[in-house]
Amino acid sequence: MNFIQTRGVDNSKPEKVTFSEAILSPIASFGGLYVPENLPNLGEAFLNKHRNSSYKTLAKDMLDAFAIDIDSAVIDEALNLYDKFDDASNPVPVVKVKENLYVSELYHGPTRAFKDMALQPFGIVLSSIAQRLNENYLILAATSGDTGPAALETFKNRANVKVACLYPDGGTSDVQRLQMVTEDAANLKVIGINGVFDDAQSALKRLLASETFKKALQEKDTKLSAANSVNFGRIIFQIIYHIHSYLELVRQNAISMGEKVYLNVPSGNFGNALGGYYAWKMGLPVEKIIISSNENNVLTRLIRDGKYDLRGCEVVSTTSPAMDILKSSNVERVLFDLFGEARTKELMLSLEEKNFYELREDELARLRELFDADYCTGEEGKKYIKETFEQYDYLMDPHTATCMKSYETCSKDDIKSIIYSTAEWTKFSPVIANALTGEVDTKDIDALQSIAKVAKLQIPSMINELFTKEIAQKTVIEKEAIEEEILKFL
Ligand SMILES: N[C@@H](CCOP(=O)(O)O)C(=O)O
Repeated sequence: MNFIQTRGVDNSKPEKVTFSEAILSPIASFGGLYVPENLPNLGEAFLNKHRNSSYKTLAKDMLDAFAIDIDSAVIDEALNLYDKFDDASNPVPVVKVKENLYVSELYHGPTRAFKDMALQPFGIVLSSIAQRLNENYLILAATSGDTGPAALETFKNRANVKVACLYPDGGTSDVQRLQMVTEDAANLKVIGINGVFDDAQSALKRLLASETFKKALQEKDTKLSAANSVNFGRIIFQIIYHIHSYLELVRQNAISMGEKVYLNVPSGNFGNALGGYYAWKMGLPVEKIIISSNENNVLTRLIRDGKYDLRGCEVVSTTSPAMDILKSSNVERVLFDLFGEARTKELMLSLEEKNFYELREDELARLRELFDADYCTGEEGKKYIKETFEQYDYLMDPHTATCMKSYETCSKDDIKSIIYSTAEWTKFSPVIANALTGEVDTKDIDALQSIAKVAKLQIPSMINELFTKEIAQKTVIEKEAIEEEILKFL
């Protein structure tokens, strides 16, 4: 399958590229993104075929349907990484919370967040292409807390690859920060910036599009790619778990095959929701995709009013910091799919130049045919964490908790909901301890212990170990110095 470009073609790139070309160089013409030329239509026959398949069998068949130019043995090696998740036979448990509400737990991998679902296999795929081509790659990652640890984990000590990971200093949870700054492999560089996630992501996009930067890298015999969801190599693995979660509901006799469900997705950069959108386009029976946000509710406003409006808008720090994002990368891929390249280019340029775009009434109606949205404040989120734990004995993190509000406001009772749980409770323990016991200003290690006691849970060893590991990555810089700092590392 070939990949085409969301903003049309500016002749600096070929009109269509292969999957490996799209993942090695993820920014397309005019600063756009790559998208599949056609999506495979899997339909109910595919769902029936995989009614009782393991996650890996389903994943292999879905990837085969994309006909990507990656060796089958590499794909197998990549998918085998799911064997290291908590339960090798089911890396993504789907848990019933109450009658019509199910949680798809995407956080059972090494860094305890959903990013492992895609970044674990993506690490193998990208580094094996780099080795095959005998090329060296610098992989940029911008993170608000989950992508960074998962990117560092997947690429650490891999041949032909170095990673520069940018995070907002003070803008992540303490566990997320420790997961990054305690990484000491020689091919990894973690850079804290004085700024917010959007600054880190803007720098990443600017560098990916900069010929000067690429030239400077060339002098160091290095090419440039990215680990974020701008890279379609991430998205392809984020489609699979939506299909798996649906099939889990069928296997649990919660729904019959063909019955529609809500996919309720905590959203920041929109990669997770886009995976659901593509799964729907490929034939998954979906009633609506519900986009859940925190106080940085730019996506709620887009889906309700058709306006992407960042004028006078500053990112606010919330209890769900991984979603403290205003410029959400993957909305662009949905715009392209619904309205085509010319309109996408127009809208995205308007956002870049005026911090604003507005959909026409007919366009908004099309968007709302499949999407709905709501946002949840930190206080509301804590109330949902407490209630869900006390009433249903189910513990959720603050990002997952944002879905509880939209579950109440956007879904009908007679249709089952799948909420996607993006992170384990261990990554945000002070907020959860506060929600459950009222304790305030608790250090992460103390909060972890008090939650473990109240909820009778074990703290996983990879989280416990963080508190005694040496801090190996101490760089914190102004955002203007990012390029220089990265070049120093190479
Ligand atoms: N919420 C993310 C931000 C980056 O998102 P990505 O899906 O584009 O990698 C994070 O936690 O880092």
